[in-house]
Amino acid sequence: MGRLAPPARRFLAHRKGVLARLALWSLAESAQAFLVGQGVARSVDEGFLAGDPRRGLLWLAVALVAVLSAAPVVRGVFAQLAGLTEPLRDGLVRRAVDRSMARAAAGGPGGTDRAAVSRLTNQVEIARDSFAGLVLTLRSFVFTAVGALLGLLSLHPALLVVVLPPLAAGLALFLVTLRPMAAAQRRALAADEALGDHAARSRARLRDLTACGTGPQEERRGADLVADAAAHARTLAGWAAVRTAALGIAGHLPVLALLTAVPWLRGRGVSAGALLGAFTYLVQSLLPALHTLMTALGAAGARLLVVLDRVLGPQPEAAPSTADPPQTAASEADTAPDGHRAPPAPREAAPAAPAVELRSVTLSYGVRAEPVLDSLDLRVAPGEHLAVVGPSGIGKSTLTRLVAGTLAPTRGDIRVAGRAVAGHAPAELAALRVLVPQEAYVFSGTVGDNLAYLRPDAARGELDAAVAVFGLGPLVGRLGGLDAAVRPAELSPGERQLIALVRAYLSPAPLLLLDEATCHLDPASEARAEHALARRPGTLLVVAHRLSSAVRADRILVLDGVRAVCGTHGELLERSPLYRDLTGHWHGAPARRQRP
Ligand SMILES: Nc1ncnc2c1ncn2[C@@H]1O[C@H](COP(=O)(O)OP(=O)(O)OP(=O)(O)O)[C@@H](O)[C@H]1O
Repeated sequence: MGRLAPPARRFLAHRKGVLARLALWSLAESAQAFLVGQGVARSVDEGFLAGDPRRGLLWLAVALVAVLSAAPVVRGVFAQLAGLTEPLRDGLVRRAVDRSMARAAAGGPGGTDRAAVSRLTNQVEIARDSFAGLVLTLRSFVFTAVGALLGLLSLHPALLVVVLPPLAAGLALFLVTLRPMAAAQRRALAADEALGDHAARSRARLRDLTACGTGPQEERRGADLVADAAAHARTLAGWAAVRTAALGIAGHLPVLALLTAVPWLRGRGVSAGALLGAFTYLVQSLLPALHTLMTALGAAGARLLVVLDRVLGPQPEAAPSTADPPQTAASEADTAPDGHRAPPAPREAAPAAPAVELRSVTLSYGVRAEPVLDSLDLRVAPGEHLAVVGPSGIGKSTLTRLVAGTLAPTRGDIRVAGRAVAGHAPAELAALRVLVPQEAYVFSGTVGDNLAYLRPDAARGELDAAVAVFGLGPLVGRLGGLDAAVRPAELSPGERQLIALVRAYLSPAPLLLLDEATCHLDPASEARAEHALARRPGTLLVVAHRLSSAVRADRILVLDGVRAVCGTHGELLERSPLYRDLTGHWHGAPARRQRP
């Protein structure tokens, strides 16, 4: 509100001529309001009750002319109104275009400002219509009220004593509700937008949600947003009820007070004509103007404030999303030994916090089911490369989903970069980690879109470098380059996995979780991909399906039923019979993917 006052003053200061002409037309409205009551009062007192019906009819004719003159007065007002509303609209459009251009020039996320379309069309129109409605009603109320109150005063001052207190009380109550109601309206609008935004983003990410199993979480988040929007709508409805009460007090109590006070007024010498004139002022002029004012100020006024705040206020932050995670700048230190620039250094929450920390984590899929993981403790240091191995069905994927935050533990605490993963929105989780599942997905779009999906602002050079690091050049060449369209069905499972791995490599998330994400690659491609991912700044947790993949890691976690052992390859060969069994099995396994 305070932010809008200076531009509003400047806007009005430049339009003094229009304001003066509007005031003149409005004075005619005052005169009209004044004459209606006077005509009725005098027709009774000086005409019909005084035995002079002709004079009575004459005064009634005056009142009638005053009522009929409303049409040309309103026409004159509307003609002047355009002098205020159209410049307002032009100014808002100019402002919205300037800001959108500035945002595009600055290379904002996604390159285009989709909200600008809404600001240009819908919101500016709302602002213009609300402003027009407000000027009309506010001005009409002020001038009509002045005319009617002067009329009451001229009929008898005692009339004001009866009418003014309920009128002022209702008006005061109404004014008190304005500020909280505007705030409630703003919060309700924001909650609505958050819900709409969530729905749109969920729709766009259906594939991700299905691939990563985050559907239930997304659903819970949606339910929270619905509850939030409903709560704000209820608050708004509460204020609307208070406003209705204010309208009742100001709109109906004066009539009631006048009726009740008739004996008292008669005792003070108020004539029957003056009483009828007073009722005419209330019913014909004052109360309709008041009703319109309250309705308009309460709805259009709050809407206008919110919309103006959006168009003129500070540039809104781009909403975070999975495809739009926080970005960090690349530095010289990110250049890999092979000369390729590694993706930007991921953001770590705190240098001392472990990259992954599990404290007594237990997970059972059913209430009476045996736990898949039982009181598991694990700490993975920032930058560490951990392999997870174990027999099929032992809980390796379950572990990655728990760390990714797409599955909630039955008991225990899971932290990534020092932050508890429970209860975070998908967009927040996406900024912390990337989970690459076994079945990589590629969407219909260009090759470049697929690679840069988790980092839309990746420069072309960075995409080329990543393609080279993963040996994806021949595939990209075959598909027709980064700008060529991909038909996912025409790619082999291995090619799809390579695309998903480059996508994860480019992501700025500090933690990569690979759940057998290289199972369709040949050993050489897998080694190349894992080397690239391990060189990338950040932490790597790989569910390994080959001995070579496990040996490449700094440490290996062996899941064995509800027990788990962690150590280096050499340590585990000594300590873990299961690990020895697995390595023996892997040694004898063919090159293509086998279950460990
Ligand atoms: N959504 C689920 N509902 C119920 N049980 C599940 C669910 N997901 C996994 N399980 C069960 O939990 C156990 C661990 O499964 P998980 O997929 O984590 O094992 P894994 O070690 O990754 O297996 P694999 O190597 O075969 O992929 C298995 O018995 C599996 O059947």
